[in-house]
Amino acid sequence: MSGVTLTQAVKKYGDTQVIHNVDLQIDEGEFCVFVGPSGCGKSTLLRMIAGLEETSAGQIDIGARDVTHMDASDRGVAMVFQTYALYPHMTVEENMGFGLKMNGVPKAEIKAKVGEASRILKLDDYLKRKPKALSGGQRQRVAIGRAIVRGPEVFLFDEPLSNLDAELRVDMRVEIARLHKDIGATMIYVTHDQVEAMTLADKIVVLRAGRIEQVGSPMQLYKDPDNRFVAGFIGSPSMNFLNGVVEGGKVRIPDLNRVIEANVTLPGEGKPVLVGVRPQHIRVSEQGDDLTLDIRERLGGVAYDYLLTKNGDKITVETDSDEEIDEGSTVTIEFDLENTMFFDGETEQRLR
Ligand SMILES: Nc1ncnc2c1ncn2[C@@H]1O[C@H](COP(=O)(O)OP(=O)(O)OP(=O)(O)O)[C@@H](O)[C@H]1O
Repeated sequence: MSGVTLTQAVKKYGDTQVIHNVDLQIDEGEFCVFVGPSGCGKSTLLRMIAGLEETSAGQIDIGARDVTHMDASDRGVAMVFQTYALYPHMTVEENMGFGLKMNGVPKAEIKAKVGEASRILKLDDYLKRKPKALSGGQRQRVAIGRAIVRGPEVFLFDEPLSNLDAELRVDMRVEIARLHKDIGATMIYVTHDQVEAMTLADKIVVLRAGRIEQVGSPMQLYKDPDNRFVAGFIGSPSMNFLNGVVEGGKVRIPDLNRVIEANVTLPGEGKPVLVGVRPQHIRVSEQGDDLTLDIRERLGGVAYDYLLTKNGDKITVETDSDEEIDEGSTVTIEFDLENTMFFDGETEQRLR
């Protein structure tokens, strides 16, 4: 088992640079998740570690080995893809053991390894079936099994759950968390689903346009984001951002017709700031008419109120389902300074 270290890793396609000097340390046994919007370079970075994409500059180490220019098959990694790519004419057992068979591993050893993977993944009842007789979730378990039997130092997952329906995704997410707990291997996992990132990761790497925005544990990123991008990306529903402007050492929020205190170092008079508040830290109040309660969604235990400012900007508020204010009412919001974050309106960096 080994950790993974990226040092100034760069990827270019011709003149287009898609990964910009990434430095990253993934510790041995860690579950590391790459998240970010479509096109930010998550898959490219994973494929560079796997050896499926050449690294244009910089270095990749797995454990103590520099693998930057090594073939994928020599790196000691196993990758699980979004599409399972199982051989249709082979049984589950044959699919899982095929890589070992090609490498000339003795039959008895293959059987033992497949048996162990099948036990971990609860596939014992399916070993003699062909892939077409399996559900999507079972097929993905076979694909994971195929990775396990190879005994890799590092598991790489590229959006492995995105072809599954919502309910199955939750089940498989729990399975993958359990697998990590059971075998304790280093795992790197790409997703654009921030709930998957929050629930699975020891360490989240937030990427944007080929650069790392922030690295930290899920709760570090949630509680202490460095910039507006991370603050808006981590947490569901997303943080609200109200436009503000510095006025006499405080922040004026035109949409709420209100000036609030700020316990941070603000930019100069007249400069823009963004006031960030999470949906669960806002209360809707009927003592004002700055906003309109547009729609309420009741999910059972919680409800979401979608408010509109006079400019048509949306503010999301988490409430309990018993709240009785009518849709269409004019309202305002209250929130506490201790649950408010401030961001520079120009650089979007967090103000502290
Ligand atoms: N062969 C290629 N030639 C040129 N550009 C490419 C090539 N492959 C990928 N890119 C670009 O590299 C960037 C990163 O792509 P990548 O697939 O890693 O993103 P991603 O974050 O995994 O996105 P998604 O979530 O949509 O899969 C994108 O802007 C993409 O257009």
